[in-house]
Amino acid sequence: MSGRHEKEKGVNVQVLLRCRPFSEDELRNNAPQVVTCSEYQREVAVSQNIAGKHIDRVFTFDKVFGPSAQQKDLYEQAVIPIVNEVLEGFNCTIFAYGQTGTGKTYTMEGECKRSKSGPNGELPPGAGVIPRAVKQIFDTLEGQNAEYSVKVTFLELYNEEITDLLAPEEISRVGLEDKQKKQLPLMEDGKGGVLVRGLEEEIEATPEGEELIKCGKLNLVDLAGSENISRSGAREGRAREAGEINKSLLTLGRVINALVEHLGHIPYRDSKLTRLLRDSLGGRTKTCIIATVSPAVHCLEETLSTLDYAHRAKNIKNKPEVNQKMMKSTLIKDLYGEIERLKAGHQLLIYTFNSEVYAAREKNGVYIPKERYYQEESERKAMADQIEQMGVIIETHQKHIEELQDKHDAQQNLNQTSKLLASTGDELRRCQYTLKEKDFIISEQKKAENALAHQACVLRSDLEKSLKDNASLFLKIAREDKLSADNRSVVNNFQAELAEQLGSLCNTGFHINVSAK
Ligand SMILES: Nc1ncnc2c1ncn2[C@@H]1O[C@H](COP(=O)(O)OP(=O)(O)OP(=O)(O)O)[C@@H](O)[C@H]1O
Repeated sequence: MSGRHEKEKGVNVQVLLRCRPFSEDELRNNAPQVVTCSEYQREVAVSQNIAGKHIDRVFTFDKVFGPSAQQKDLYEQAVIPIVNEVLEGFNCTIFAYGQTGTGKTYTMEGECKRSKSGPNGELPPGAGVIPRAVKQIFDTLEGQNAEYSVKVTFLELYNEEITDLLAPEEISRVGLEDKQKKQLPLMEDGKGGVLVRGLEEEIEATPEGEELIKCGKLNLVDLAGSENISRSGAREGRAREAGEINKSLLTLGRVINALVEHLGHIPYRDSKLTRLLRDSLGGRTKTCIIATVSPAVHCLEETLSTLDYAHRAKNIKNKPEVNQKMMKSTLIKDLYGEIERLKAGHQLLIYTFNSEVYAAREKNGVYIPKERYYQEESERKAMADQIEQMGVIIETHQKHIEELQDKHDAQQNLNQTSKLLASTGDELRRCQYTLKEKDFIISEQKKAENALAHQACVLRSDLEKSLKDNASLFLKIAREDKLSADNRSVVNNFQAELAEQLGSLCNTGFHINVSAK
């Protein structure tokens, strides 16, 4: 597909299917196999007899990896091209989707921790998509000898709470002791994207280089077990109250359905996961879903549900665009602006915690005069209250913005629908006119048909009459033939009789002649 065509029409989300091998438990229990993969034909077949009912279904995907496929195979065939596109300046997302225990983490992270890397920094065979992608990115950037900067963020989204997995340990520990992890809010970035405010970023940067900057982003997502969807769906009412619902996966399913069915409203805003993945589902990001399944019979129901879900997701269209190249000076200006904004927002917080953090680090404590201590304490409390209030205000504003955004979306939908209605009205009028024209043509044709039918009737009766005449002519001919045959036999008889009589007459004459001499 040409670049322009791709941009206008959009490209489908790429969906890969990976079936893991039997686990040791399954092998020990001789678990029957219900899934067979045909990598060459890109097909996955599921067949099983249950209580006399035969299940036999075949699904086709963009790529299929059977139980014997190695991490390297999947990476080389499916992920290398995606990472190359990130390096070209596209935003790409790869996410693993499937039932618990089917190999999402194995595929995304792999088994790196337990194995050692090779002598030349090669990754162990068990390494999954994430370490391989990181290696490819650095190897390529270093090979290009260009100036580059790589930012890494690592977050966990669980039950609608975002936690920073790169946050320094002290913070995590404090959070855990308090039975409360540090939660991070989601913010709109003002450019149609979403960002997680306050997320730690690991940056590496190299010295000065060219003026133009190319940016690409790679999101690597390991989702929770997909069986949560059906569970939460089945018991939605109670589950929501009990706080068990996995809102993210449920909303992801709804977003996929809405995109596939081209519904006007896509419920991205209903969960943090779909807000984070908004651009990857129907947006400007190139997306690849790796659906994982087990080959064993006891997972059949979930396997079918994963296959249906993934197969449906194949129809989502994204419109990938290369991120605009930026002048380095513009980028730096943007970053300074961002820093100033962050500083303004967090100034109070930084000031308040400064002395505490210092004391905690030194472990010896610090000397503060009593009055100053009380004064600072009350100021701290006041500031903490103020921060809390600001948090509430921000939250209210954010809700308000979300409501406005929803209203705006609804208004846009309404406008689109009105436009559609107007163009449908025009179309209807055009159709009605065409219909009238066709009616006229049909009535004229009917008239001509009637005249033809009448003529055909006349011709038919003429033909029938001619046939009758012909038949009587044939009878006449037959009679004449018979008559001439009869005549011919009379003549023949007469000839024979005449000949006989002449014969006898001759004999008699001769005798007379002789005696006369
Ligand atoms: N393709 C594979 N080849 C070999 N072993 C695999 C493969 N896929 C998964 N496994 C093994 O299966 C087990 C479960 O895999 P994994 O933990 O990755 O599942 P998961 O889908 O991430 O589950 P959860 O949703 O609970 O996180 C692991 O022991 C893993 O090593």
